[in-house]
Amino acid sequence: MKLEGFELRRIRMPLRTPFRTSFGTEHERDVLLLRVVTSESEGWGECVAMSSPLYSAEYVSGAVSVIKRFLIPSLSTVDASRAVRDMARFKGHPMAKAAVEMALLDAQLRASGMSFGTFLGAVRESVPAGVSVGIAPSIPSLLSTVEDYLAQGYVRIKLKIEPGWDVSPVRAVRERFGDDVQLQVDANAAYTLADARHLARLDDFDLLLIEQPLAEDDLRDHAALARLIRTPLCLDESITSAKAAAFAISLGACQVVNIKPGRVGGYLEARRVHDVCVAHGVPVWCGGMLETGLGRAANVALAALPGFVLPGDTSASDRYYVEDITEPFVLEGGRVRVPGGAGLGVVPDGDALGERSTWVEWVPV
Ligand SMILES: O=C(O)CCC(=O)N[C@@H](C(=O)O)c1ccccc1
Repeated sequence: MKLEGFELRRIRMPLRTPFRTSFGTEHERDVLLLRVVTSESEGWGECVAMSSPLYSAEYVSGAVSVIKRFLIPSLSTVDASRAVRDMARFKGHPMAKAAVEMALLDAQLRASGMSFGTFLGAVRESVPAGVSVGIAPSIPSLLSTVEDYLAQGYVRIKLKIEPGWDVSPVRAVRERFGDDVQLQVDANAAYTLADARHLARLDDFDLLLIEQPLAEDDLRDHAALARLIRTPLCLDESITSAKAAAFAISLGACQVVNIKPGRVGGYLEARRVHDVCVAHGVPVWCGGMLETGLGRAANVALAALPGFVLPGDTSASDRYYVEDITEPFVLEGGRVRVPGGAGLGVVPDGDALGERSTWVEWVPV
C-alpha cells in the first residue's frame, strides 16, 4: 500500500448552543479534517485542536502548519505505528500527530476490512453515554438543561465548574435530581491548592470525581489535594502520555484518568494509557473535544475497551451539532453503538462537507 497524499480541510461546525468552560465560550468549531489517499484506500483523521490555544498549546492554524511543513513530509510509510515513530522527532503537537495517525489507521483498517474497535481491542458493542454540561447563565437554566439530558437518557452528567460556579450548581442538581444520578465536575485547571478547603465542600455531594482541579503541570499539588478531599481526583490536561499517567498515578495525583487520544498523540498511545491505568487498577473514561462523527466514531470504539468502566463524554451527535457530517451517533437506552464497519465505520457526507468547508488543500507525499 503506497501513500499518495493528504487532503487537509477546515470545516465550520456551528454549535447547537454556546459551550462555556472555565477557559472560554465556544459558539462554533473550526475543525481540521485529514483525508489520506493511499494506493488501496482512503482514511479520515480529525484534529481536536481548538481555534485558540486555550485548552492546550495547540490551535487549528498551528496544526495545519505543522502537519503540512513537518509531519506529512516526515512520513515514510502508511503504517500508523511506524508513522508515529517518524513524527516523534518533532516536539509536541499531539493533536496534530493524532489526526495524522487516525487517518492512517483508518486507511489501513478500511483496506484490511477490520473495524477500529476490533483493532483497538473493544469488548463491547455499545458504550454508556455521559454528557458534558457547560457553565450556565443561571441555576434554573442549568437545571432545565440537566433535566433535558436526563430525559434523553444520558447516564452521567459532567458539570463544568469554576470559582464562583461550583458548590451551588452541584447542590442544586443533587437536590433536584437526587443522589442516584452519576455526577462529576470538571474544573479545567481553574483552582489552586489554596482552594482545597472550598473544594472539600464538594465531598458532600457524592461525586464520581473532580476533573483537573489544578494546573496541568501541578502533579505535586494534585497529590496534596487528594489527601485533603474525599472525592476522587481525575486528570485530563496533565495526562499527555502513558508515561505521564504512570507518573501521576505513582504520585497519588489522580485516582481516575480521562483519556483523550488527541491529547496523548493518537489512538495507539491512548490504548497504552488505558493499559497502564488498568495495570494500576485505575478506572478510565473517554474524554471528548466536541468531535464530529469521525472523531466520535474512533472515541466510541476506544471507549469499548475493558478498562473504560466509567461513562465517557461520548454523547450523541446532536448534543453539539444540529447536523453532523456523518451518520449521526444517537442515544439508545443511554448508550451509543460502536460502529462495526471497516475502519471508522463511518464516512463524511460529501454535501455536508462541501457546505461547511472553509479551506481545502492537497498535500502530496
Ligand atoms: O462532549 C464533548 O465532546 C466535550 C466534553 C468536554 O467537556 N470537553 C472539554 C474538556 O475540558 O474536556 C473541552 C471542551 C472544549 C475544548 C476543550 C475541552
